[in-house]
Amino acid sequence: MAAVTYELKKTCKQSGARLGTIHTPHGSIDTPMFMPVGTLATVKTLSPEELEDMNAQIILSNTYHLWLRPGEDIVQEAGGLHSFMNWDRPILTDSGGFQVFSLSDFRNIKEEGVHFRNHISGEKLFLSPEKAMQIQNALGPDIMMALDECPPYPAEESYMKASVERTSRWAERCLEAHQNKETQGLFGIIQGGEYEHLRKQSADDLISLDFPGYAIGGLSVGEPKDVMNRVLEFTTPLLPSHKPRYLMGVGSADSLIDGAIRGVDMFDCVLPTRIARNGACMTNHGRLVVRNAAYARDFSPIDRDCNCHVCRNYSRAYIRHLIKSNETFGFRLTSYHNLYFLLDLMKKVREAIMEDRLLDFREEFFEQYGFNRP
Ligand SMILES: CN(C)CCSCc1cc(N)cc2c(=O)[nH]c(N)nc12
Repeated sequence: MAAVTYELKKTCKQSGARLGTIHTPHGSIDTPMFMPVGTLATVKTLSPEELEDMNAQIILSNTYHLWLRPGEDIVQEAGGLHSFMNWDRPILTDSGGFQVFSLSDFRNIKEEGVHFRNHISGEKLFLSPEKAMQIQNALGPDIMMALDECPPYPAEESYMKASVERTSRWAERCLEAHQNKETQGLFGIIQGGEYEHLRKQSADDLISLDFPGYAIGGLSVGEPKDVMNRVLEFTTPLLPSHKPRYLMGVGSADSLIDGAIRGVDMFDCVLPTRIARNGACMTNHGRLVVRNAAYARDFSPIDRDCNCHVCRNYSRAYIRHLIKSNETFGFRLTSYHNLYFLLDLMKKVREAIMEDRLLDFREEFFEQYGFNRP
């Protein structure tokens, strides 16, 4: 019995969107859905109980960071990530490749793997497909990601082709190194940049390896949104409709809706908690920078159309005061609200797909949020 399976429930008549359920050893997940990011085994400033209260179905953590600190051996001795962080719902871990390319100031990519420098201690390290699988097997997430190279944007076509072919060979080595097939599912990651024929080559290579799910990598790396949407338009149809599709690193409200319309089922991004720590909030009427002086005497909620615990109990003036005073509780309130906002948005997206009106929902939301404003 495969550890991770997908049940396609409905395809939207208005678009490429679909409703489904991903079944994992730690529970089922209704899609399309957003995954809060808990890089160091915590979704920054929030407790597992608060994440459950806001109906977070699954959270994401990170192989690279946990390998360096505290070390996958300590997490394994704790009984795995679920026990270590007291989260009993599904967990997905990224493979670490992206962080090596984005965090390490020295890296040398070879066929056998990536040589790089630990961004904390400076010591030289080596990450291979086999090592990435050994770490993820020790951490124990329900869904693991194959080790890939996420090339910088833009990248020469010749470089991208060689990178795609190496990522496909690495994916095969990850499959061969996969130990706990009954308790952990392994997803492949499609690369290829904005080159349609390379996306097809990457998809064909990985589909032939029959992963239980597929991620679209190499996006949300600085490209314009119309480039991301164009790449999605020709990439998601290449992927099997009976398996989940995960768009990595994407989390603004407009991108989530546009990704769902193009057939994406899973999203993750640090955006909601990262901007929260800068005192910025996502609302149904656009972004609100609550630390601004304009809100010093504004006793209304962050978002009058939000039903979250924060919007029902705290004012902009109070939250602004906490943020300006660098009070941790202020960051907790903005983080809670932003994650609730995106999780609630995905619930509205699922409802709109059920009613075959996702494109209408997009127009209404974009108008209210101000995305259409020139
Ligand atoms: C914020 N993080 C916790 C998420 C991890 S980084 C996720 C992530 C983001 C983006 N944009 C692209 C890629 C990609 O192409 N490959 C991999 N492995 N991860 C990626």
